[in-house]
Amino acid sequence: MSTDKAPASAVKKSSPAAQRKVLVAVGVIENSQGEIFICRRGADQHQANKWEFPGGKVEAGETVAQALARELAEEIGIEVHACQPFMQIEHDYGDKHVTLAIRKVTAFSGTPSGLEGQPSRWVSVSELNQYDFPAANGPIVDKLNQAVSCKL
Ligand SMILES: Nc1nc2c([nH]c(=O)n2[C@H]2C[C@H](O)[C@@H](COP(=O)(O)OP(=O)(O)OP(=O)(O)O)O2)c(=O)[nH]1
Ligand SMILES: [Mg+2]
Repeated sequence: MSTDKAPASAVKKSSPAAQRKVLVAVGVIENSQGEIFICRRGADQHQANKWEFPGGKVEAGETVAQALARELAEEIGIEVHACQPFMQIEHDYGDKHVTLAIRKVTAFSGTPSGLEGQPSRWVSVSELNQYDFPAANGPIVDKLNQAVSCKL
């Protein structure tokens, strides 16, 4: 879908400012019990050892949905069949400016697990606050909690 296409400015690698900027496809994956799948970042990665919603950088020429499907296949071994926009977050870490394009994964096959050796687990939405996520993730956790508190 053309509206889902990565803006060229977010993936262009020409200037130092552009090199610092990354567009990231992030997946919020929910199971039938309403739990969310999270992973722990590696010690050698940016935002080392923080917990995250799985995903990764959008490569040139990819849509966010394509990048999400590729990253979730590589990192946790699931096949994404459908996703929908959840929210978008801009955050500047100083060394890196990230645009998180967050998608709710609404249909998938396979059983997620940390294929790159990363710790991973299903957690209830109310438990997410106990995990150390990157600073950019605060609004994601808040929005998930708001959605749960609206359920009757
Ligand atoms: N995947 C993911 N990345 C996040 C989250 N929150 C957050 O600030 N980030 C940041 C950390 C990184 O700077 C960037 C994602 O990069 P990444 O390391 O996952 O990218 P990638 O999977 O393509 O990995 P690589 O090619 O660099 O090895 O976005 C999140 O919840 N999930
Ligand atoms: Mg990643």
